[in-house]
Amino acid sequence: MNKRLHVAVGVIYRDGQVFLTRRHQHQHQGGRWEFPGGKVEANETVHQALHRELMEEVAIDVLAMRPLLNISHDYDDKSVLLEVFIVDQFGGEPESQEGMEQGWFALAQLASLEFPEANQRIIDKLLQQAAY
Ligand SMILES: Nc1nc2c([nH]c(=O)n2[C@H]2C[C@H](O)[C@@H](COP(=O)(O)OP(=O)(O)OP(=O)(O)O)O2)c(=O)[nH]1
Ligand SMILES: [Mg+2]
Repeated sequence: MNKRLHVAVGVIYRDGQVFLTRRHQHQHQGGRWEFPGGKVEANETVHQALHRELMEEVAIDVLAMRPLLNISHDYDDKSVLLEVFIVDQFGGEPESQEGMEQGWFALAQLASLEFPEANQRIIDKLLQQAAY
């Protein structure tokens, strides 16, 4: 197995909704919905990576992030460590810079969308938190 990929993931949150993009077919886990984010590069922290990725992918300026959870997951073809943050303060309006399908979804809608397997724990945690 290759080295575990370290990935910074942002749950962009506003008024009970989260912003999602749909991975391009040719990508790993193609066609599935995702929380924007990407690989942490060798010379940066996970915070720097999230800030950079959300600017590159959806053109927002992250003003605050707080940790939600970390997920270590082994796909058949790849192993990932997702560090997931809630981003509820940001500048600008998210808009895919990579021509992906995108949208704001209420938490209750998430159960009906197709995500990468590793994401189930993110969804569970968001729903748990919303219950309080
Ligand atoms: N961004 C993101 N990646 C996820 C999620 N769930 C999940 O399993 N992944 C996996 C899929 C990929 O193998 C990896 C993230 O890769 P990525 O394709 O976003 O990385 P990147 O933005 O740096 O893209 P690139 O350099 O390959 O174009 O993490 C998720 O919710 N969001
Ligand atoms: Mg990405």
